[in-house]
Amino acid sequence: MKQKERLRRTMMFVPGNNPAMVKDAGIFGADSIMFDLEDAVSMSEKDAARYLVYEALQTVDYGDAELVVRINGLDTPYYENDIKAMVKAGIDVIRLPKVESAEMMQQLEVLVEKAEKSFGREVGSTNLMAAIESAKGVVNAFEIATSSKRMIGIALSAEDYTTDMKTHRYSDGQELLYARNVILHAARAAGIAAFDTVFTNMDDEEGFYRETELIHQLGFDGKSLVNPRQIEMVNKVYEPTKKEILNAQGVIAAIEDAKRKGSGVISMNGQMVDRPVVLRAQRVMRLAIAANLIDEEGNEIEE
Ligand SMILES: CC(=O)SCCNC(=O)CCNC(=O)[C@H](O)C(C)(C)COP(=O)(O)OP(=O)(O)OC[C@H]1O[C@@H](n2cnc3c(N)ncnc32)[C@H](O)[C@@H]1OP(=O)(O)O
Ligand SMILES: O=C([O-])CC(=O)C(=O)O
Ligand SMILES: [Mg+2]
Repeated sequence: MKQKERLRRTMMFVPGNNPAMVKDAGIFGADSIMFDLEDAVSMSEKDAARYLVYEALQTVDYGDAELVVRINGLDTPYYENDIKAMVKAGIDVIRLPKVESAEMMQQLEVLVEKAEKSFGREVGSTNLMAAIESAKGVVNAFEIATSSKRMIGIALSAEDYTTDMKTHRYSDGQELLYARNVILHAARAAGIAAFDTVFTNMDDEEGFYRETELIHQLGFDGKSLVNPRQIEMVNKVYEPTKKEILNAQGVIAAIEDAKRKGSGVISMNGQMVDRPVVLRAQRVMRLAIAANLIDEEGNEIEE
């Protein structure tokens, strides 16, 4: 069977020093669980958090979720121990915070490869991603996105970014428009995923929906989250609707019919259908299959 496309709509931060949250993080259905060793953990708890996450990775079953760790930055005394422990535990992805250049990712990659060799992990098995949290990071987004074959994505981190830009976050998100577009273009040009930033006001559901609809419209793969309640809201925005699935099936059937008749373009309900329309329809189908809405044959899956 063909491998399903990995969905990366929801990447949930879990404070690495909170045993209850670390233990239960798998029950909420996030596509990716991101254990945090960085800013959610105080200096005095850095070693305890690393140990807790290491133990959890050995003992807790997180199902199909992709397991990510946000390690401490390269300007701290913690990152080398973080890398060793997380590679030893077999983490899927290491997210480096506050990345400003390709060299920073390459410095990380050297240490990851060394750790893979010393702990008997397959070389290349640990994926990497970068969080972009400053003007310099945004300016260098494409070189960061293409810094290593291990890169699976880049993320905007708007709390630190707006601080660096001498502004703060507004409800309309105008202050993030440039960074979002640059990061998205860098990720798409590099063929990797683009993640939007956290939304931290848990009481503003309407604001959360507005932001998620915007980043979905722009083309982001998904979003970093801080709370399990946000997962369902993101999935609702990202899930292809029945109408979109039916339309995609119609497009694919129409173009196959056209091809049989020797043409690459056809009209469907007054709408021109050609290659880019077909590629988009195929993506809707892949997302619907990955989200278990339909099976490989295109039949609806009952809940
Ligand atoms: C700028 C940055 O760097 S952001 C990244 C770093 N920040 C973080 O990692 C913060 C992660 N999030 C949290 O700690 C919390 O969600 C808070 C502080 C934002 C809100 O906390 P609460 O108001 O207690 O959340 P809420 O009432 O919705 O919690 C409901 C349940 O979900 C659990 N939960 C909440 N957030 C998380 C999480 N991120 N991961 C796992 N479980 C969580 C709670 O433990 C609680 O479980 P329980 O019902 O068994 O007691
Ligand atoms: O990665 C994120 O969205 C959270 C974060 O560190 C920031 O916003 O500075
Ligand atoms: Mg940050």
